[in-house]
Amino acid sequence: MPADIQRLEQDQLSCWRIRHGDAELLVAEQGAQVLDYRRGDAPPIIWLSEEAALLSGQSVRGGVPVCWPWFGDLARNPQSVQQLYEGEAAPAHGLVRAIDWTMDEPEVDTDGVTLRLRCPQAEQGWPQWPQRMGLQLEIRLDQALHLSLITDNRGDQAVSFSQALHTYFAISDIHQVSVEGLADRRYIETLENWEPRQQHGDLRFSGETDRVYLGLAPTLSLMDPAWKRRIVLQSRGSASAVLWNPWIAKAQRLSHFADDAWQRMLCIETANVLDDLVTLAPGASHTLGLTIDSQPLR
Ligand SMILES: O=P(O)(O)OC[C@H]1O[C@H](O)[C@H](O)[C@@H](O)[C@@H]1O
Repeated sequence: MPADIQRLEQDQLSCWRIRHGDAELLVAEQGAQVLDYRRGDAPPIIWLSEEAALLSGQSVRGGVPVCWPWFGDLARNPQSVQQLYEGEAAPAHGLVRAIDWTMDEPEVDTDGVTLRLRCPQAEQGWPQWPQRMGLQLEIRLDQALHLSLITDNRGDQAVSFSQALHTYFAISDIHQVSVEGLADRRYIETLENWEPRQQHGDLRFSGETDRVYLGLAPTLSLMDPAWKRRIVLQSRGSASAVLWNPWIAKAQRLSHFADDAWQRMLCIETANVLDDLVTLAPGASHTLGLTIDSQPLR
């Protein structure tokens, strides 16, 4: 199947648009951030904010930001992750989502296209985070979208980190969707003092949601009956996920986010967080993988 590959500038960002079969993918080199993914005439699978600004040095609201080498607020991370940062105020979601990555020449084969983005800064380390790590995101587009965030420890001491593929999904209506695969799992309710809780049944949404689910099996499904589809998320190297919707009040405070956009998006963030953190011995490697497959609901 032929592929159409274009490099283009979108506002301040260098991007790649890949068309293969009925799929279309847009990736920014900055942050190795997937910005758009859609198939055929169906609504987008990945959500990009209508108010997104594609600016250098700023994470884009939507798509799939890469959070690394910590997720969220560093102060909420395990001690072994916190102690590696030697700076003052730590930026939310780590160090790589708004810096330049470099992209290798795309590889096309009969079934799809593979993109490889590398983060050169991670190989040198930062003054505040002086580890030497290989970090790359491999993106494979075929009948589905496959993301693999590969970290290898090139230094001479063990390194602990947390991370996430912070995927924003496009949905018909937050009141109508549900997430399967979380029933009976434990989660941390970050909105109630980070209390541990247990999920009963599938997850539905009726207010602000910001939860860290732990001890997960690899498959979650985002059920969207109004759009007659199920988005199946298959993770690799991950047993945790963050489920996030800002709802009404937080939506008004978020940057690059329309006041009513909370109704049209849901983040399911495939992660290694809290007790699911990664510790790599010198020379060791870890892959956090996610396959996103949209299937028709009959
Ligand atoms: O605004 P950002 O830094 O991109 O973070 C957006 C969101 O990311 C995660 O989902 C966190 O769990 C949320 O608490 C946070 O609001």
